[in-house]
Amino acid sequence: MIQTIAVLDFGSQYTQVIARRIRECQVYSKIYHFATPAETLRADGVTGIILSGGPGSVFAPNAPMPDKAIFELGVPVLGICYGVQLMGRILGGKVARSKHREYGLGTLAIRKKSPLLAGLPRKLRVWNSHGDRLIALPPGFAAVARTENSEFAVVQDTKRNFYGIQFHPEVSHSEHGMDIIRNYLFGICNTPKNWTTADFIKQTVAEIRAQVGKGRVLLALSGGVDSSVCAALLHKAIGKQLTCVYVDTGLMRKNETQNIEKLYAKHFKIDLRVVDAAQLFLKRLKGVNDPERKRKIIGGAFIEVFEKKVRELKTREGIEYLGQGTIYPDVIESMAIGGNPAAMIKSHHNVGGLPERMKFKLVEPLRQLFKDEVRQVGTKLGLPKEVVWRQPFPGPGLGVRVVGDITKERLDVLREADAILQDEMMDAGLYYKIWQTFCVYLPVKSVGVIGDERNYADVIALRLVDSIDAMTADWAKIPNELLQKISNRITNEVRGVSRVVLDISSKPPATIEWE
Ligand SMILES: Nc1ncnc2c1ncn2[C@@H]1O[C@H](COP(=O)(O)OP(=O)(O)OP(=O)(O)O)[C@@H](O)[C@H]1O
Ligand SMILES: O=c1[nH]c(=O)c2[nH+]cn([C@@H]3O[C@H](COP(=O)(O)O)[C@@H](O)[C@H]3O)c2[nH]1
Ligand SMILES: NC(=O)CC[C@H](N)C(=O)O
Ligand SMILES: [Mg+2]
Repeated sequence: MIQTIAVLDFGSQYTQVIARRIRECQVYSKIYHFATPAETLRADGVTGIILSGGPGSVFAPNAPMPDKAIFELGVPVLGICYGVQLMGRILGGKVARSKHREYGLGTLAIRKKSPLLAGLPRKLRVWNSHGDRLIALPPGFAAVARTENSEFAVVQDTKRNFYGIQFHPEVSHSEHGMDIIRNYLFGICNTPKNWTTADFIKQTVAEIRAQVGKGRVLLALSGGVDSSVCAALLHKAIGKQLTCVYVDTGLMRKNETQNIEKLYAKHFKIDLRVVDAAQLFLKRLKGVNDPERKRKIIGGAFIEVFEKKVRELKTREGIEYLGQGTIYPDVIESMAIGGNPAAMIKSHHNVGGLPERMKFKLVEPLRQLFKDEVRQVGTKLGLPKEVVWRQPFPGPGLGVRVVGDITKERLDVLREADAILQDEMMDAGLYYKIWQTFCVYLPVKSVGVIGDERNYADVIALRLVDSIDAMTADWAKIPNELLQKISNRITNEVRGVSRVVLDISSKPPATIEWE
């Protein structure tokens, strides 16, 4: 049995972030449903419990509640935001709606010694997101630190080892947030370091084997980071039971399909089938301008291609599992905000939608990980740098990078321009340092002059962005000489371009892709 930190999930948008912070400390953790019986946690070898935040209000009639017996297990409990409000209320304190909601950065003033805050400066900038707050502490508790709006920003009962934090130590904007989590894990729970990338691989391989047995898995492989790491993991687990399908949508970059075939032949002994579906995709997209419609059509065409491939393979080989390189941000991004589809910004397409229609069982070993963690796993599995550190490339590909009508001619122009950009980024040693660098085709005619001749043609925009998780981004600053060289090469070498412009918008308010 492996010693585990349990994170009880009350629905916070940061529950997964808490889990990853614990993994960063090389400690094993597991996310549990908020109402998991205390007995289950005991049986699982839980040595510390964290109660996550959540959108609910502790005094709402159907507020999510934990099994109260978790406070009698004798293991330390840390409540974060909704978690501390819950703990306060259950153990005999009082919570109320506060007049001043506290959102964003605040200053934490530490007033009392606490093992949770050991080694920290007396003042910290911390990130808040709450409307309710504790107004009276339960018996046995003391206030340790306050913020502008909350007397009880950090509270503790050191006898019983119960701790509560009103702000969010798990988000990167909270100063020393990692130190607080480290203090909890090692100073309070006395957890051993028992979780590394190698452990993740070992356990995941075992889980895949247990799930799949002698079955066969079909993996949608784009050659991108996520699906490649997924392929390597699956291959390690089930070897010949894995078949990978790469779809050439006609919306891929220059030489992408050939490069991926070559790369895979060289580095992997994986059964890879390439499907050329360019005709189908381009036919469906003909005359379509609206970005969301493009995305829907591309998603639909993916499903069609897979269904066909599965029918072909199934009769002979009996595929029953679908593998996907889904990672955690995919899960979040494709969720409509607050369950309201109108609040969705754009529909990110993965092969999603497939499983339901195709009655497949899903294998998604990377579902809980963030991109940088996926890259660590890939590195540990021995994948080459050009796979692990590739820039992300969206499923809809150049389809969302040609603004307006998508035609073969426009795609070809974009492919040439984009190849020049990537070439120059590689040459300058910047390709792996910047989150994404790509070209966008703008169907805007402008006048140029080449060899004394009028050149009335379209525009290419350069989109270069720095980001950590694609949720927010800023335009990347690269040397002017390099910009000049890229611009020069594109206007000189690519027919059908009269002008190159630079996109200097951050996200928000812009998004990374143009459509
Ligand atoms: N052309 C394609 N052929 C087959 N599967 C694809 C294709 N494009 C996308 N997919 C599937 O959709 C999933 C999501 O795509 P996404 O671009 O987010 O991930 P990725 O391509 O694996 O990695 P990266 O984020 O580095 O591009 C992939 O993991 C893969 O399973
Ligand atoms: O797999 C994907 N399917 C999609 O439909 C999709 N749309 C955008 N992206 C990528 O997601 C990140 C954020 O992009 P946006 O700021 O444009 O929403 C950026 O990294 C984008 O490249 C996608 N990835
Ligand atoms: N982030 C949270 O956990 C918020 C808790 C609770 N919903 C509040 O508004 O106070
Ligand atoms: Mg991709």
